[in-house]
Amino acid sequence: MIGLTGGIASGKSTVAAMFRDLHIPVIDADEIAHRVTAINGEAYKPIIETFGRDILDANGAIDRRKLGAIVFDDEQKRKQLNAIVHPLVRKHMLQQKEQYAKQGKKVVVLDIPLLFESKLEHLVDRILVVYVDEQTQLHRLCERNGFSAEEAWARIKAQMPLEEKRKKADAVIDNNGTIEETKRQLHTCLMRWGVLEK
Ligand SMILES: CC(C)(COP(=O)(O)OP(=O)(O)OC[C@H]1O[C@@H](n2cnc3c(N)ncnc32)[C@H](O)[C@@H]1O)[C@@H](O)C(=O)NCCC(=O)NCCS
Ligand SMILES: Nc1ncnc2c1ncn2[C@@H]1O[C@H](COP(=O)(O)OP(=O)(O)OP(=O)(O)O)[C@@H](O)[C@H]1O
Repeated sequence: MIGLTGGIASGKSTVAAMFRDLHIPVIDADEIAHRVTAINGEAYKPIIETFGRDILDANGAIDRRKLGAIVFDDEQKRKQLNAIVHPLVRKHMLQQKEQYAKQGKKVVVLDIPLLFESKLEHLVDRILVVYVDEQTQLHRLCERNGFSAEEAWARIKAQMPLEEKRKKADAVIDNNGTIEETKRQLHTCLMRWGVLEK
């Protein structure tokens, strides 16, 4: 199990796509979190019970921007949301892991932004951190999500600093450069780990 982590908008999904191109399966914690918070998802009702119906959009779905504005501005509220969503994410991640094991997959990637924050290091054998400097992170996050600098900072500050995460990694991919440079670093790392042949 390779734990793929980093900060918000540091490039985890970009690297996850490179793993998929190599036919290495990826379990995506964000995708599971989106699924369980959708209408009829397991976390939908508990979230409304905790945060009220004001966080819903006209279709009755959770308005992610509204809920984001609440939880990234208030650590207590974020902890309440985490307490609802994270156990469900963990359950589904482990189920997917079991399925891949049954299929005989030798290498599986767990793409999980909060691997260190949630103390889930024990779930994986190697940890790969996708690193960018804060200015690049801020810029890419604002561009991708249409956030103001203030909205982007609130999200970056809700996570362990990337400088700390890179120190805890078994390998670091510096994603400040081009996608091609990132791909080269990934392939070098996977050859070193014996996942790819030279
Ligand atoms: C607050 C929500 C609705 C905002 O939705 P939004 O579409 O804007 O963001 P999305 O879910 O796509 O997450 C984007 C990134 O934000 C960061 N992030 C999300 N939740 C958190 C959190 N609780 N703490 C710190 N960072 C977080 C992650 O880096 C993630 O990759 C949503 O992030 C959420 O439900 N969060 C709680 C679940 C969670 O922790 N998910 C991430 C890891 S499983
Ligand atoms: N090397 C790169 N050069 C230019 N843009 C990049 C590079 N890597 C990623 N990006 C862009 O930066 C943004 C963030 O990348 P990505 O979505 O892969 O990050 P992420 O870590 O998965 O984010 P999140 O934590 O929010 O899920 C995306 O818009 C992506 O296209």
